[in-house]
Amino acid sequence: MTTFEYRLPQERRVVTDFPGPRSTALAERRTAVVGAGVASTLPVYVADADGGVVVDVDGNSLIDLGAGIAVTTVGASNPAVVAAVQDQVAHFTHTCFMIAPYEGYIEVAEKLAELTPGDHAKRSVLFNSGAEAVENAVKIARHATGRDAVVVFDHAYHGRTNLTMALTAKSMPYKHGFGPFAPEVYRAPMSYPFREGLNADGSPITGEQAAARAISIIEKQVGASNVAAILIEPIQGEGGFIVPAEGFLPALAEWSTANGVVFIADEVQSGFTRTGDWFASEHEGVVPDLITMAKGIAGGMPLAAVTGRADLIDAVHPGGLGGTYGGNPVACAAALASIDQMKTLDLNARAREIERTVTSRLNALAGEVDIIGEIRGRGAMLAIEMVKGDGREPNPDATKAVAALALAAGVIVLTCGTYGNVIRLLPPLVISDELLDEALDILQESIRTVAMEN
Ligand SMILES: Cc1ncc(COP(=O)(O)O)c(CNCCCC(=O)O)c1O
Repeated sequence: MTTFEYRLPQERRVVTDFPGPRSTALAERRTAVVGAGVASTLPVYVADADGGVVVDVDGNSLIDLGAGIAVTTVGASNPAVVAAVQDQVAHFTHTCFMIAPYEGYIEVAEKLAELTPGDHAKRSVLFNSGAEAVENAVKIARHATGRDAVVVFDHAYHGRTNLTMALTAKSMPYKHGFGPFAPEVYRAPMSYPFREGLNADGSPITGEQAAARAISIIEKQVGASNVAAILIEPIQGEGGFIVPAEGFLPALAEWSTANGVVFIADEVQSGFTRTGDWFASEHEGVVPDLITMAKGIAGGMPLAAVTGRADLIDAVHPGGLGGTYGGNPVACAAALASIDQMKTLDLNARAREIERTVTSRLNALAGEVDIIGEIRGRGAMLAIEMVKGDGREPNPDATKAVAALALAAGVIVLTCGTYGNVIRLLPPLVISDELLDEALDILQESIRTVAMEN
């Protein structure tokens, strides 16, 4: 039993319709001044957040199973993070590390060298968003190898900039209408066990077989000597919380090393205790050449990073990497406090506790209803793939309906997936056991209700 301290009451409290009157008024103001292209999942506007709850402007207290898309791992107002931010911001908000550097940036880089997989010499460069980190990891790989091609995978998500859109798989809403996209990006098949076929003897396609399939395509259609980097999420996020079969990632990493290809793990969503390890790559002992990070790194403050082999990163000429805000001092202070909280609270162990609680309850539910195709994921990065018909056909309507019922009952549930049919669970790791259990009660009832209507 894990206990945490909270500032707000950790309770589900529904006092108005969704949206309530104040949220409705804010929505009207928003329409007049905010671009319609920025969509929001929730119809409510936030007034406060702490631990496992988000409180809206009408006084509703919602249980948060989204953590702002895997960001507020330590909570949205963790007192240690708040104190660190207040102290730093009172000294200086910004000097630009490329102009007037400061210790906080170095301290974050020291932590990343310590925490990321591998005991080799490492370097880090800090940025502001996951997409910016991915862009720069590709820059570093291309610069170090002198090659152009980047290999990514089906169902991948890497960002919304021009290059990261090219790297991302799903067209709508991320890419549609925004082309032309950056060249020299090639897509290989992913290991997606739930949707893989079977071998002729009926046995499942192994991770090694899936890797051999991808490698064959890379070698035939791109040419190993033309590939600067393989870029992959160890657990795919927006594409549907796809956990590749054991052996897939190690085989790709080994091939990359054998062919002078930079192996980049995009851990923006899976990093920083989210999956029960500091980084998801650790699960199979994979040591990436470069790792991209963001989201959970800094308790909600915008910070991202590329960490990896010193020989690759230091090959870039001085001034070749940077940006005005990269490694902002306030964000660095938040990151140091957030990482310290992850250690102090042993959030890797907490993530594994959450996995045990959630998967035991959802696997039992899967036996009751016919709209759950698979429960998967690791730590507190868990997913329910929703199906219909033959038990494989994606069921996006049921997915939306479950999330809507959960919200109406005061529980924030996010969805994802290439087919829009995946419910994902990303609670803050500081959520209490009681609140998590209550959220799971609501989620289970929502799924049962939708199953009866299907
Ligand atoms: C693996 C992985 N790499 C890169 C990114 C991009 O990170 P940014 O900080 O959103 O740029 C993500 C961001 N995922 C959430 C995107 C939400 C949305 O924009 O609709 C990711 O998950």
